[in-house]
Amino acid sequence: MLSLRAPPRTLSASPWRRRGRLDGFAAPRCVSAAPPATTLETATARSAGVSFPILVNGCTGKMGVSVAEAATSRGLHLVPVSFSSRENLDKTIQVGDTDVEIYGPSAREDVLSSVIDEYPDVVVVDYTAPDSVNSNAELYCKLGVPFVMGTTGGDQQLLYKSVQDSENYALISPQMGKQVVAFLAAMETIAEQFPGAFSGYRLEVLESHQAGKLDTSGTAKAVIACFEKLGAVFDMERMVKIRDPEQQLYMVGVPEEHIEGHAFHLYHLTSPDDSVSFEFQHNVCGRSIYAEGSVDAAVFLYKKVQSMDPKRIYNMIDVLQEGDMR
Ligand SMILES: NC(=O)c1ccc[n+]([C@@H]2O[C@H](COP(=O)([O-])OP(=O)(O)OC[C@H]3O[C@@H](n4cnc5c(N)ncnc54)[C@H](O)[C@@H]3O)[C@@H](O)[C@H]2O)c1
Ligand SMILES: O=C(O)C1=N[C@H](C(=O)O)CCC1
Repeated sequence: MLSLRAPPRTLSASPWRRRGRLDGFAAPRCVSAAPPATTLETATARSAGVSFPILVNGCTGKMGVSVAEAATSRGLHLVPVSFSSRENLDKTIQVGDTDVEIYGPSAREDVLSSVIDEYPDVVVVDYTAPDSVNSNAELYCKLGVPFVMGTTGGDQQLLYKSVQDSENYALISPQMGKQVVAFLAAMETIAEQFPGAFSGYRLEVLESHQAGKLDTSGTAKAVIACFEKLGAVFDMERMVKIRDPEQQLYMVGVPEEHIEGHAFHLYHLTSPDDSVSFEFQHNVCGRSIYAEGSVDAAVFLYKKVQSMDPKRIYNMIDVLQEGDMR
């Protein structure tokens, strides 16, 4: 059996270790690719009168490409521009029939300003990197372009402050998958209604993502905040983060074809006297649920901007509550 490089005390006390292989992490029957959008779906997006320009920032990355593809399948107009953290990339990325031109950091303000002149109702969707969250948000706010921030990490407090101060429109969420958003909404509801119900319970958390993921799961952080409101005790330092493909394959049980793109989460709660335990899991293979959710988010935000809704800052629970997720 593979041993984890995670803090040993957490694991020796945990059900994951006792089971050997993480059979709690029952892998879903994963599909390899996003289902093709049907003609009906495309027609629905158009007939609902929600065709607008969308700029996906981070088209050099995996989520960026998936969102750009989902947006075009849903009948949105993909702006043929995206950005990179690197200068002189001199690159175009093909998404369907569109050649998306990639610009470096020094050009981004001028290029984005020109895009806004050409497409005044453009919505930006950001899937870049944790250390770009705040600088990108600052730019969107400075230019007054509404944005969906799918990128996790960065300074979240500062992110909200930038949007509030600029009175820009933004939708910010570490999780775009409809069913996981519903789970998060349920967690927020019970935390609000029954604060302290899990008082003194010990919480253990394991998250496994593709090796390239730079930050700790933003979704896990949001779920943990709810367990903490419920009274559970958790030390962030003890989060078990798995990025090693071999461990993912043999211990977590991630299907081989999804080692490059998965998000498995397990939360285990134990009562102070060890007599009661709870376990919650959400295991996602691939990226299609996030890509579809991101397009839902962009459509939702576009409609809020058009109606000059006074709220201005939203999350995915707002989208779900308004029945706007597919
Ligand atoms: N909200 C969600 O549901 C959700 C789902 C999946 C991933 N994510 C988050 O999205 C982010 C991206 O994930 P990914 O799997 O696509 O990563 P990735 O590494 O495949 O892609 C990120 C891309 O952004 C580029 N980049 C970095 N800084 C940039 C900048 N300043 N401007 C433009 N491009 C820049 C990188 O070069 C890279 O090509 C991560 O933070 C991840 O946690 C969120
Ligand atoms: O693949 C990623 O990276 C993911 N990031 C989000 C997070 O940090 O919670 C959502 C799940 C996938």
